[in-house]
Amino acid sequence: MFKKVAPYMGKYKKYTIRAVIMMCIGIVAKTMPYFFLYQMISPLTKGQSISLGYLMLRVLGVLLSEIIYSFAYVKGLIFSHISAYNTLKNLRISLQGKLEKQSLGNIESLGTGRIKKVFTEDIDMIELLLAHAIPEGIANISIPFAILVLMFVVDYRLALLSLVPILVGIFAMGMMMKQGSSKMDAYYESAAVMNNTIIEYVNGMEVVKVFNKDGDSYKRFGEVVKNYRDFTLLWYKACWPWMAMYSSVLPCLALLILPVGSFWVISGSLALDKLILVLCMSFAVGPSFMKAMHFAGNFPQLNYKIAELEKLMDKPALQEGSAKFSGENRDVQFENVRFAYGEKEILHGVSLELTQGTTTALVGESGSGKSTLAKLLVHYYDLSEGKIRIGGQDITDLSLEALNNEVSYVSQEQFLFNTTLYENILIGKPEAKREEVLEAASRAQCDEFLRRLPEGIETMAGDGGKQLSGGERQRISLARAILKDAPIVVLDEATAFMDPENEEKLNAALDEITKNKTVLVIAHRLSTVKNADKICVIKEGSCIAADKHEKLLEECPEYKKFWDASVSASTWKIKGGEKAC
Ligand SMILES: Nc1ncnc2c1ncn2[C@@H]1O[C@H](COP(=O)(O)OP(=O)(O)OP(=O)(O)O)[C@@H](O)[C@H]1O
Repeated sequence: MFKKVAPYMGKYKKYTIRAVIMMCIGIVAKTMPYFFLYQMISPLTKGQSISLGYLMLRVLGVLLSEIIYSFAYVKGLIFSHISAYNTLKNLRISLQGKLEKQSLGNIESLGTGRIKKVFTEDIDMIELLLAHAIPEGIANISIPFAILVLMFVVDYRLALLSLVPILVGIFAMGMMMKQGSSKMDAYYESAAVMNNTIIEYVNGMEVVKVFNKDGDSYKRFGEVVKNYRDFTLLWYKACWPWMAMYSSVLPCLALLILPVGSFWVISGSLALDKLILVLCMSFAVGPSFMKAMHFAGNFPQLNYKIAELEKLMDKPALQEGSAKFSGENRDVQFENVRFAYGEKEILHGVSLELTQGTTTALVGESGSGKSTLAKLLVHYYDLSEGKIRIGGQDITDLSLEALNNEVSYVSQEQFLFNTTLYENILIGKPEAKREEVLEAASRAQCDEFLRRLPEGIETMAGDGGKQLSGGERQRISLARAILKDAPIVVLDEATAFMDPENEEKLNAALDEITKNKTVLVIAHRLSTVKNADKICVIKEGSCIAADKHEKLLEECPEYKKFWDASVSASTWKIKGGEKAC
């Protein structure tokens, strides 16, 4: 377990070693009062008198031991926590790095709740390992073990008696771990499902409110919460009897020593002071073992959480090269592209060429695979087969940074971070000057609504950009893309939220940012489709035709059908609008 975490400790490993040393000093100091106690009682059992000075010295020893213990324990905790929290920080940063390099498919399959749980709860649990279980566990096992050896030196029979509760305690702990482990998978799975469902429920709150509480999401929420309760109780029920057993037996090492030892003293086979010494030792050993066992009881949970963490860490990363862009131009080639979400193949060998400086539109029925094809150009996923090249260079040879510099992707629902709108636009080009950001906002037609906001461009976007309307969010994300000014632009229904007036303005802005760029656009609007340099008709994951509008109208019945349907839909919309007026 420690081995798996150790690589993330870096230079803080030495703090853990210091913590162990401090904790050992602390435990030795903690056991000393029992020896002083023995030294005070032992002469009395032999009828010897003791001086006040002798007594005071032992009392002072007890006080000093307590002070040393407190100091060493606190110092040990400081060292162990420095090491633990720095390791947690390193773990979280590495995990973030790994996630960034994974395909969206991997991330989606895990679910937001599960990922959040690993980032927070699961990694937090490692604090228990590094800050407590290792330093305190080692100290609480090794020092009592040394005292046990001393007991054997004093009287092996009493030492053997004291071993009985220890062995029973270890057996009970082992059983608790075994029984607990068999229920733990179900418990953790239910916790992960509950996390995912809670996040889904909160994200879908609007729907829940509109459709009352009869919706599937609300019912599922109730079910997963109940499941979590049931699996937790099952787990605890399996553990409780064994927990009770070791908790009651372990601290009572004197359980057998006292009656049997007293009998041996009465029968003359054991000196009274030896019994007192071993009794004092047993008081020092029991609580320490108990503490060590408590940490050991958490090991199955820790193992599980580390395994969850590893599952995320070990997910295969996207195929990513380290090359900079060195293509001859910004032509894009999709060559026999096949792609599947899980087992289901969505794209069945799509080949398509986008020429530098031209606009290519993807059209096709909903679910035909247009967005998926666009996302592959930004390398959200790895292909199952085929190649995507920019200027002749395979995108998997490029570093993600190099690819990001080449391609801007504007989807229908672009995520806004809960920071200022200015910062949200700045993501497009972090080194941009303020004037550039303002200009990009202006070109994306944001001026008018920014003027209305109390703090203008410095207004907070809200959680996921919820402070803004859909159209406003979209314009901010367009400003981001304008600022980025990448030579290849992917627009996924980028103007779906626009009202007619703004749509016109925005089209002008889009024309400007797409000028001289290689553009791949997924748009249902007739104007975009009609004016595109090339239109690719996607049907059930295959490109069945790619040409100009007029040519396709003549030669591709599928396109004609699509076009006619779009025309009649827009005519219907206009008529509907007239009626409404
Ligand atoms: N993340 C995903 N996981 C699994 N299946 C997905 C995922 N995203 C899309 N799909 C499936 O892939 C198919 C193609 O989806 P895609 O979004 O590419 O279609 P589209 O042509 O862009 O549709 P639309 O025009 O409605 O946006 C659909 O059947 C969809 O259900």
